[in-house]
Amino acid sequence: MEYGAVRVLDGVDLTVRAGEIIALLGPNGAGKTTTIEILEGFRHRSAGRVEVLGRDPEHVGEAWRADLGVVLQSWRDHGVWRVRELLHHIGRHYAAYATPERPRPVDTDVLIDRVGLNGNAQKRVKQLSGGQRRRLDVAIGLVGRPRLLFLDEPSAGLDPQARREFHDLVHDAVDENDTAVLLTTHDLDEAERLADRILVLTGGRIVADGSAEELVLALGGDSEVVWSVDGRRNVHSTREPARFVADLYAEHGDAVADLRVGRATLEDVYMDLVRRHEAGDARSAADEFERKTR
Ligand SMILES: Nc1ncnc2c1ncn2[C@@H]1O[C@H](COP(=O)(O)OP(=O)(O)OP(=O)(O)O)[C@@H](O)[C@H]1O
Repeated sequence: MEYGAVRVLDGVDLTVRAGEIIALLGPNGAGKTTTIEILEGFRHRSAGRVEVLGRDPEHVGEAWRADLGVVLQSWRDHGVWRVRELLHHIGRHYAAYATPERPRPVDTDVLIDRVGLNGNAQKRVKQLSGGQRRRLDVAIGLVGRPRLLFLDEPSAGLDPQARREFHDLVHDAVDENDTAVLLTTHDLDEAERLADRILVLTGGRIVADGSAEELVLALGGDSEVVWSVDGRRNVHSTREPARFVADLYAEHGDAVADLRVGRATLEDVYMDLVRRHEAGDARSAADEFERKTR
């Protein structure tokens, strides 16, 4: 993908399966929104092959679009509509695409309840707080019971409780409808909790692809084991902390005290990948990841 002479995406290669939750991470300007917009059919790509639900998003019709749920980063339309009225109105559009396996739309009141907008159903959209607005956005994304849900920074502005409820909501949608979810986020904790797979986009390509656990294991380096015996503190770095600790206990038994095993976090791994990209070393980071996970 190029904007004028600037190449933003260069060799992004990704496959998403039904029922999978994928988090797309990357620094500001990495091309996450651009990627999502291309997949949604909202943006012409400069080159490359894209297939979404079996179709090229540049050549699709309303039936294809009805299978998609979309939560954009921000939009300001519909301010004068009331919450319930707007959801009901948007939902009606999906009725024509209902099937026995996929009844459409989701009942307006059920949805309002599930996104926690009960007390605000009669409010006008422009009267909602930022977080309430975001809940409405998520409801709009779900009202058509999508097969594929795109969420661009969905939980930005949500309070911790709403964020947790939102995670449950996404998991429920996936469990009930086998919905595939592609979300962007800057919240690594959210990515770790929510996603089956995390993709790190930087330097125009995906430099890491795996579960949080796999990323940390492949790129996180050694774990650090700290313990003391007879009041003497020890530190040891190891790839296999569980085995090391087992050996430690086999040797010292109850004399082992103050044991702590520290491991790189997803944030450490992510920051390291991005730092390497900024130092012009993204390709080596990606190659290292591929080598270690092959
Ligand atoms: N319509 C456009 N015309 C020209 N350049 C654009 C356009 N849209 C985005 N860009 C540029 O493309 C790059 C990728 O932008 P994009 O919005 O996809 O990034 P992002 O990863 O979603 O960022 P953020 O985390 O800040 O939301 C940025 O350098 C941006 O300035």
